[in-house]
Amino acid sequence: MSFANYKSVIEQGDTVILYLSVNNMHAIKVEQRIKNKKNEMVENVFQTPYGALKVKSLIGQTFGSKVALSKGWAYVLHPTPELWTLTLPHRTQIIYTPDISIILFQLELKPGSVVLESGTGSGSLSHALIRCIKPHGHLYTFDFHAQRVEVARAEFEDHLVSEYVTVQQRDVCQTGFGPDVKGVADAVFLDLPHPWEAVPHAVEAMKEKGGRFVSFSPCIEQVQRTCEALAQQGFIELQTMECLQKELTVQTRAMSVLPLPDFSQPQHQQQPRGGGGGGVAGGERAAEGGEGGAREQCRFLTGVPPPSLPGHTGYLTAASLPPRWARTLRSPPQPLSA
Ligand SMILES: C[S@@+](CC[C@H](N)C(=O)[O-])C[C@H]1O[C@@H](n2cnc3c(N)ncnc32)[C@H](O)[C@@H]1O
Repeated sequence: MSFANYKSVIEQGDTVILYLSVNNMHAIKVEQRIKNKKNEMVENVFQTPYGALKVKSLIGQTFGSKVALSKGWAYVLHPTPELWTLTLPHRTQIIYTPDISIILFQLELKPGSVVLESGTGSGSLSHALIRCIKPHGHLYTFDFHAQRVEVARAEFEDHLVSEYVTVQQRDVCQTGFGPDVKGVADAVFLDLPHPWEAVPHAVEAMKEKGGRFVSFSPCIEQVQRTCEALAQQGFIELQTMECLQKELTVQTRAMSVLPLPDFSQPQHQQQPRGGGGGGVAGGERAAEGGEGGAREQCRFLTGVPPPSLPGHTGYLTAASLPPRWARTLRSPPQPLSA
């Protein structure tokens, strides 16, 4: 099993997604025996609210098939970056698929792109970046936390994508992205507490022809400082956006409306239409007497947005670095005034 290519039949060593419901999925490594807390090798049995799964029973099953649990059943799915984001072991805060989709689009990635990322964190975004740029592109991902680097590297090997990614332990704010990646990047992505400190290093890492930059920050003050640094370094087309997911619930709503005048009649003969019974597109009408003329009760099926939109994850700031020759012609911009 590889996150880069699909296959049909589950084998020993694969990572699979056990799907119990849309809100209950688990990533499982298909190993017949695992170590218990006492460090003894025991049979690998995965417990779910619908009973136990003997993990070895997955070997030979087809991805997408229904598998038996001791008190129910589940589906066993091929992993994808989206499913991995929902099931991965968290070492840090992670970026989720709605933001990831904007990041990939704004970085203008395609197969063959070279992209730099920092920090690696839990590798949620990294898996999506790899799928985008493979088979001829490369992801260089940096984190200053040694253990996170080690775990991410092991996961990339496990998921058979390590040929597309280089993981390095490095403080990119203090020491930049390093000599190996000078002038190689088509795109740079930052998910750091102080992204503005890494902006000059991003310029060094980008190709002579320039490239795209995106930074993810939860606070607007971080965005302000990053935008100042981007402007000072010659970036253009700065744009900050927020991805808010809006779920519409489908409901039948009732509304009391004054009937529309009948415009087919000359003005002095116009009567409000009423009296009920006339159907409207997608709804029903019934007449209602009362002061100010007959009103109509109109029932219609509609998508209702939530009253408020919680779920701020972060701001995404995107910018373009022009080619080097164009940058030298520009006079340095003034810093943004407070
Ligand atoms: C929020 S996490 C990134 C999560 C990641 N985008 C994901 O989707 O899984 C931020 C990471 O940046 C790393 N970090 C913070 N400052 C850094 C720096 N100056 N250089 C390199 N890594 C840094 C942290 O160790 C942490 O792992």
